Amino acid sequence: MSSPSADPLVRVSGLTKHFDSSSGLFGGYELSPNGLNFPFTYDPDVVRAVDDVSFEIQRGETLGLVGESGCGKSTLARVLLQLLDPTDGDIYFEDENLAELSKEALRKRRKDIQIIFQDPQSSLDPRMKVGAIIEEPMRAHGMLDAAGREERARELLESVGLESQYYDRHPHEFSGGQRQRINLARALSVDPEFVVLDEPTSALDVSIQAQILNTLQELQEEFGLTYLFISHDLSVIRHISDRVAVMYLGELAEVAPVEELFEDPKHPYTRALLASIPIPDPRSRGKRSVLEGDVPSPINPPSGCRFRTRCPALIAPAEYDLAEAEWEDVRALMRAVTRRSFDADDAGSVRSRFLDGRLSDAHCEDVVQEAIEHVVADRWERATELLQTEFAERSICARSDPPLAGDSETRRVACHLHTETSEPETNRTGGTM
Ligand SMILES: Nc1ncnc2c1ncn2[C@@H]1O[C@H](COP(=O)(O)OP(=O)(O)OP(=O)(O)O)[C@@H](O)[C@H]1O
Repeated sequence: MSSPSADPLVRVSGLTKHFDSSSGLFGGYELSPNGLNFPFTYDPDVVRAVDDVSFEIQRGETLGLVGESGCGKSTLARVLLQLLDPTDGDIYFEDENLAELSKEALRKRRKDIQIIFQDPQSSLDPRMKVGAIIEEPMRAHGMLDAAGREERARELLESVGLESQYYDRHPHEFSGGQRQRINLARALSVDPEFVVLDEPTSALDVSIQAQILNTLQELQEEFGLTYLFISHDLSVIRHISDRVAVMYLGELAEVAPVEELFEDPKHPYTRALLASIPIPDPRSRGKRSVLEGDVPSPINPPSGCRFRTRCPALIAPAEYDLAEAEWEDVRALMRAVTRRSFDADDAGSVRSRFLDGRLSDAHCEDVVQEAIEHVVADRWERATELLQTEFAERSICARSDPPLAGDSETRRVACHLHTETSEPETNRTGGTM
């Protein structure tokens, strides 16, 4: 791991990418309105894949980008690489705004920015020999003559941990890990400054993953590379990153130096992610959900803080006078009603299950009692709507989007628990999970 200098190579400002939801790839999300994500504040036809994201990557550092599937990591990478046009925002590379470059200048710049994808097979043409694959970007950029390209390709094969005589072989003769090494040699052939690694080890066996990560670190030292390392795997992110950006539903939730993030996570989403690091189990190979509840649709993201519908630390509405323990009980009731996770036989048993006596705030007490009556009468949706309207939607978390803010560029968090606001919040409970 290299020590970063305060010298940004990449600077992203207000980067936004929205898709028209009819454009094809959208799928797998709950589109129908439910109590968890109303009121809808956005045009329902727009997938807000990346929304107003700003960060810097220092020369020589590895910034890890982590978040659950579908949170916008790959879209962000593709926009950074100019494979997709941003809807809004700017990308500066060495202080040059990429959007303002001429076509020819951008073409030249492209060689400085390379990407490695998850599937090592997809970018290797099975009909081509390894040498030709590695030389292809050099040819496209008019680098060296044929003999020079061959010499460089053979050297690069050794740099990435392969043998120079593999030059004459075909990709199918190699394992997944070796193919990813060929991809690395190919990306490095044009001497890039910045490499985006999009889940580069996710398709590989755990033992191979560690070897590739070590090679990536050696290559970073040798070639002075800057990395954006994208992964949903927190242990990989911890191993490789200098700093980490945590993404949730198109936005950055937290940015911090790696050990600060793992030792002292500030955002409730980061805390939940860290709490759910799975213990490695070779028998379970499928994707597992890391947090309770579903990620809301990026078509209709929740108002305010996008994590608030799953947040265990939702802030109490300022107008209610509830003790911290009372608000915790209300939140637990609200979550359980929304998920219908209990049997509601009679009002008394529901009350004693969730509440420790009557609530001290008379209005809150009336609301909770009415919600319990709805639940007992099997009107779960009405109970959910009532609790959401009277509690969740009145929270500052629902009414205002917390900015990514902090003491320094390196340590920032987007959460009202950590933000000074102009609005008086008399009841900021829920700081712990
Ligand atoms: N071309 C597209 N058209 C419409 N929606 C898209 C398109 N590409 C991505 N999306 C949507 O944008 C959101 C972000 O997707 P993205 O692939 O960037 O997430 P991710 O964090 O990389 O997920 P994963 O780890 O599963 O690859 C998702 O809701 C996805 O369905």
